Amino acid sequence: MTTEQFTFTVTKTDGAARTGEIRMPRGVIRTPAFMPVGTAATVKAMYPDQVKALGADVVLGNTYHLMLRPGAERVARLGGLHQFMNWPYPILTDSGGFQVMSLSALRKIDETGVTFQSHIDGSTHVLTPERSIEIQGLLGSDIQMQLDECVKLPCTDEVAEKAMRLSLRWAERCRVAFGEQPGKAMFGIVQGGAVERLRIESARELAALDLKGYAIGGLAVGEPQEVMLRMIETVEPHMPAEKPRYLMGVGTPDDIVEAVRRGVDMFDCVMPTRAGRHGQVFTRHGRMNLRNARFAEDTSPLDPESKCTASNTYSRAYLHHLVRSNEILGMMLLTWNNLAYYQELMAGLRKAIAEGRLESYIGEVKEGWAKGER
Ligand SMILES: CNc1nc2cc(C(=O)NN)ccc2[nH]1
Repeated sequence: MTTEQFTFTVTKTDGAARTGEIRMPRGVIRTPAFMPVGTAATVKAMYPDQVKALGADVVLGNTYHLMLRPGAERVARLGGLHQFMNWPYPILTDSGGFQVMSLSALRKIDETGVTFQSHIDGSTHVLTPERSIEIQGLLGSDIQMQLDECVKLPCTDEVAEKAMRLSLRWAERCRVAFGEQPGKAMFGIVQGGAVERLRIESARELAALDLKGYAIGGLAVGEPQEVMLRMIETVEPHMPAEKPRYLMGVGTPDDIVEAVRRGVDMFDCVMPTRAGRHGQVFTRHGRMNLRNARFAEDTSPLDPESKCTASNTYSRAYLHHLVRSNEILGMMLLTWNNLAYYQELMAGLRKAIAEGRLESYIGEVKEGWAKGER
């Protein structure tokens, strides 16, 4: 095992946008990358080899869910997450912090960590920076995220500042707890709400810790898109250009395109999978909700130009029927279509950047979405 087991190489740039490769023992992540969300050790309604076949190089696992059920120690006893869910490729796990704030009955947050009650059975749990890294290690995670405090927006500057500074102290504790794990990485998370000076301070303090990669957290939490984009523009110059940038929880195809333009390399979002389960589809011609009665006798496929069977074979009428009937196959086919489109978009972005024609590609995709949504 050489120490150089986790590398990131920027291969091409086009303005602030870049293509790159993260190389690690379990595989290569081509960036810009979209990570399908595999919350409870499954990308819902998908087979792992189907997810891989669409071009996903890495999936996300949620620490909060897995620590509660089946439990981190149990996953470790069963050989780790890769073996457990039959996904031998890279896995990024979040720290649990965001979901404690958004899902659990949060009991307390202090210097030590967060104390919360499980949304499943009400049992009390404590998540400290050290325990979060320990859990992610037990899961066998390849890219582990620091524990941080993610504030909801809008919030006062004071609230944002307090959470950002706590997150910086927790980043240091996570770095110590993570230690040296060749072939694995721990990413810091830039916080600071919608306050530019706080975002810059967070980015610069984290850069000094010389971590393997950096996330931009605390966005897509209710703020308008232009605020999110302004925060990305604010922090980007203060984030090491030679390290991956990961925008957490983002987003729609338009969010992703605008963030790639501004130098973001990695994304995760429940949008394509969750929306698919609720009848909403993403295509090159924009979004459609298959519950809508206008599709009841529409014999055309979702997208004949797509290579994905779910998109080019089944009629909208049939998909409408499945969705209205709440049939499992409806969730499967629409999830499949959505992830296929997201991965096709990422591949198109990577190709356009590599060929120095990102701006014209963005113009093309936006025109396609606009046409379809008329
Ligand atoms: C859907 N929006 C959204 N924002 C997120 C922010 C974080 C974060 O800051 N974690 N530390 C995680 C997941 C998110 N999902």
